Amino acid sequence: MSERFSFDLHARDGKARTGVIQTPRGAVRTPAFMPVGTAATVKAMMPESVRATGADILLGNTYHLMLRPTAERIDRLGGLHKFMNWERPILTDSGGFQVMSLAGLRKLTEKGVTFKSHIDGSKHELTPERSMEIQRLLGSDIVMCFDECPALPADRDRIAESMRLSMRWAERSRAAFGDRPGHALFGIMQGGLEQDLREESAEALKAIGFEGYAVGGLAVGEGQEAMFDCLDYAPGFLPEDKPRYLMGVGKPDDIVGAVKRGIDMMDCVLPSRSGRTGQVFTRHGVLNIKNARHIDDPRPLDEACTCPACRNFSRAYLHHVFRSQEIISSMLLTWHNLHYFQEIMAGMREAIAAGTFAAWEADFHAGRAQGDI
Ligand SMILES: CNc1nc2cc3nc(NC)[nH]c3cc2c(=O)[nH]1
Repeated sequence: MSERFSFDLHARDGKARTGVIQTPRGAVRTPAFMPVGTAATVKAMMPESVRATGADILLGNTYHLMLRPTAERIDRLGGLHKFMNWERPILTDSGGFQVMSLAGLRKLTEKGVTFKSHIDGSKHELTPERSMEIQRLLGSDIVMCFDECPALPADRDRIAESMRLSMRWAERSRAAFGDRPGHALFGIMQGGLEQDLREESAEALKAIGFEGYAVGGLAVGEGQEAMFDCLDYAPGFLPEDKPRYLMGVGKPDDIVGAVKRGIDMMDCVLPSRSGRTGQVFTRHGVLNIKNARHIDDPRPLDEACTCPACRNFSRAYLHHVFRSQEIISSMLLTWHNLHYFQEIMAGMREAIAAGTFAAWEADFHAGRAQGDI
């Protein structure tokens, strides 16, 4: 265990990179996928099960935890790691994105955002300073700047104005974060789909200086093609020697395309949330277990998968427990999806290290082209 936060790049293959982020709570192998643990739990998963899927780090949500049970209560109980029994690294988001998508009655000013809780309607305020305090109370290892993520489509002036606000908030986040060895503060690049605004944002963030840099403002409805067009240039504006984190991504082919374009970290609710709705990701594509065609199928979800769902249960059984709304359905499908997402990450780390990423990517896409899985 290191006492400091550091990022070591081990290999590159084209723009793709593989390396390790060292933190006092453990190492994070990159490219890394972060399961989302919104309310201090990765839904339907025990912490040791999350680890068993291959996750080195998980994500916590400031918005949810500040409302319930509150950051102060988690701090009094020893911090988020102890509270949720996950002693490895945790990255917490800064709350702004979820305020804009979940809270009621929001007011945005230069100072920050005031809003009403979606839980009980109580009034709250988030500012860069308050977000840093909340994330410190939670004890997270990687803290995100407080930013504003504009909803797309938005006109260029709105995007520019929002990005420049986020850069002023990044300055305030840095100042409020203070000197915390072993902890990292990541800046968040904004600028929509405008290349010059993305470059202006990156320059502003580099002038402030962060331990890592996120590409924000994407996966907000722009579609994969527009996202990839932006990722063809945006990561390159960021420092080569620091982790690059693409927020909120994504489907398996989004993840592969992002790593191919120089992204090192990602998070997404997709594998866990879709597991609860019966959607299963496999190397041959996606299936939904609630479909009647699975009712008598004795095969596992994926013959080649080593997760508990695939080792011990048939599609027929998984169809049955999903239809019966049994709790084990969410447990098994979430575990399988998270396991598969981590398999993709492990495969890419190995391929980049071996210089065979192009072949790995071709095989990844070929495997998914099959029809009825
Ligand atoms: C915490 N700040 C912050 N979070 C985000 C979360 C996202 N989640 C998605 N798609 C699911 N896009 C995102 C963008 C941002 C973003 O620009 N900023």
